[in-house]
Amino acid sequence: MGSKPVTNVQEPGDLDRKDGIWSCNTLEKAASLIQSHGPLHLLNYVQGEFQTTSSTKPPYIDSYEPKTGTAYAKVPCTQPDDVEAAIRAAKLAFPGWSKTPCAERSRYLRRVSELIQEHRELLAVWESIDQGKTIERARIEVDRAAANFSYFSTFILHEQTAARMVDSAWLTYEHRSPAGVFALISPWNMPLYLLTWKIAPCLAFGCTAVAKPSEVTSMSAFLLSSLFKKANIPAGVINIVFGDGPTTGSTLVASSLINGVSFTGSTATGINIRRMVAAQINKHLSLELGGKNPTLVFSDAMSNGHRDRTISVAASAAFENQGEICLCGSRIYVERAVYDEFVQSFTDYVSQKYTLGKTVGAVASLQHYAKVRSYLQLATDEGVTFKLGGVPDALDNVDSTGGYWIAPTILTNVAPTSALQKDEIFGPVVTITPVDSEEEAVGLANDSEYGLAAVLLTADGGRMRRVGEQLEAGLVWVNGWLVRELGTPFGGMKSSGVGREGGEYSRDVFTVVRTVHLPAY
Ligand SMILES: NC(=O)C1=CN([C@@H]2O[C@H](COP(=O)(O)OP(=O)(O)OC[C@H]3O[C@@H](n4cnc5c(N)ncnc54)[C@H](O)[C@@H]3O)[C@@H](O)[C@H]2O)C=CC1
Ligand SMILES: O=C(O)/C=C/C=C(\O)C(=O)O
Repeated sequence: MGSKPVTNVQEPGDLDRKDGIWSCNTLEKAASLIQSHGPLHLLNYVQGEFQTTSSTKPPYIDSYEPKTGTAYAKVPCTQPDDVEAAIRAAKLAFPGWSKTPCAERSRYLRRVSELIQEHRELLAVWESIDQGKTIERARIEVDRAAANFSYFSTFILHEQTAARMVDSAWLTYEHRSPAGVFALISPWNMPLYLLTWKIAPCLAFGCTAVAKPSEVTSMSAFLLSSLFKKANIPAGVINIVFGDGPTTGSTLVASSLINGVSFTGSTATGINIRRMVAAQINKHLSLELGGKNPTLVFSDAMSNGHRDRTISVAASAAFENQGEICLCGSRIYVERAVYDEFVQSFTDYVSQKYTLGKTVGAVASLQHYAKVRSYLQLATDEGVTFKLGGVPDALDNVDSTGGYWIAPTILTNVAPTSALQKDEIFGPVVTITPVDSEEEAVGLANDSEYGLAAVLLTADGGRMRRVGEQLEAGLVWVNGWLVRELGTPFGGMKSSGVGREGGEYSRDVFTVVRTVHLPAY
């Protein structure tokens, strides 16, 4: 396979061409394009135009298709000079965009939402190719990306401000203005959804941005930039640069022209970013980081009428998107009275419902495959019981692997102190541990450096609140998982992050507030 660029990829704003990426609305067509053309070259989107990087020979990062192990795209590793040019473009666009009336900004966002919906299948196809997720999962996330834009397009039309009186002599009110230029940095597990979860509120509240998707999964951001162009978003309001963390991401974060950073990714990188901006005291910082989330199963949740839901919720929390969602429940604690029954029913259900290549995709990268595999090797070394799954083959040749496939894996007899119970594995791996009391369940659930999410499975109404309110997690679901209302605060406790996003919480991230005091005369 050669490496010549696909012609129309150099003109990605041209959505009408019949023979390029924009006509690939099935997995088969996309596979055939990759086969016939070789690696697709992505381009940055800066100042409303697609640009190659300024260096004559830009360094590229190979991007692999996880289901086949094929290097299928070349992602520019944007160098500091080009990152700074993108930041300047966003800075230049800020005065105009921040003063654009809400109704007009709302219309732009609404148009982007419509365009995402119009290209639903195509975006889902490339997201599935790029990330390894199933096409069904990709469709859900494309719909949710469209919803991010439609939600914030209407949110800004219904804003209210708080006003108070002081001794009948003074009227005070809160006045908000856009905070400036933002760095929006997203990870590789839900690429389009998580990037739009940042871009939509950022633009809605009048800020401009330079966004950087993960170098592992850049394709949907590239396609999205064409939709921004088609929606006529003014030049410079949203810029997308590609590249890695150390070169591209850190230049973006550290720039003194950047007024705020919204980041989703690992806790290690979140700590790094916090360090980088420590001296820039006014920089807004929103960090949504890792999780090692507990699922608690009580005996009453296994009674007739509840059992099926309990099993299916625990399973989707563990294995949706191959376990590559920061909210996944990867530690299950089960009341001892129903432990054997739960383990058996859960294992049967997962082995029937979660089939590799059908309902379970490939993990996102060779590097991530190696990481998840190392934990499964550790499980073997520790003498843990594999109820399902095993240690997959070691892969060392990226171009001849046939893909990064890890079967759903269920582990029992895992010590509470094991790294399997402590570390964010971020793959299709779950541990199940018996508990003897509600108190022990809560204690083990909270025995984690993370505090992002928790699932509580019970039929006891009193326990729902009693336990739910003790769990050290930013999001607690009772008898469900991943129910999302975009106005609710989203974010984690402990090492799972700083700040909350969603609705008015996103408004706090992207605006500055002043209190104005008016005399009564
Ligand atoms: N949402 C979550 O909870 C996620 C958790 N992870 C966890 O992190 C582990 C490592 O995955 P990575 O891809 O290495 O995550 P990462 O946190 O390094 O990458 C996330 C994003 O941050 C960028 N980045 C990395 N270093 C940066 C820096 N110094 N400055 C600015 N941006 C930077 C990356 O280019 C990417 O866009 C995974 O195995 C998983 O356990 C990874 C992705 C998402
Ligand atoms: O909002 C959701 O449904 C999912 C969010 C997931 C993340 O933030 C993540 O995996 O990082």
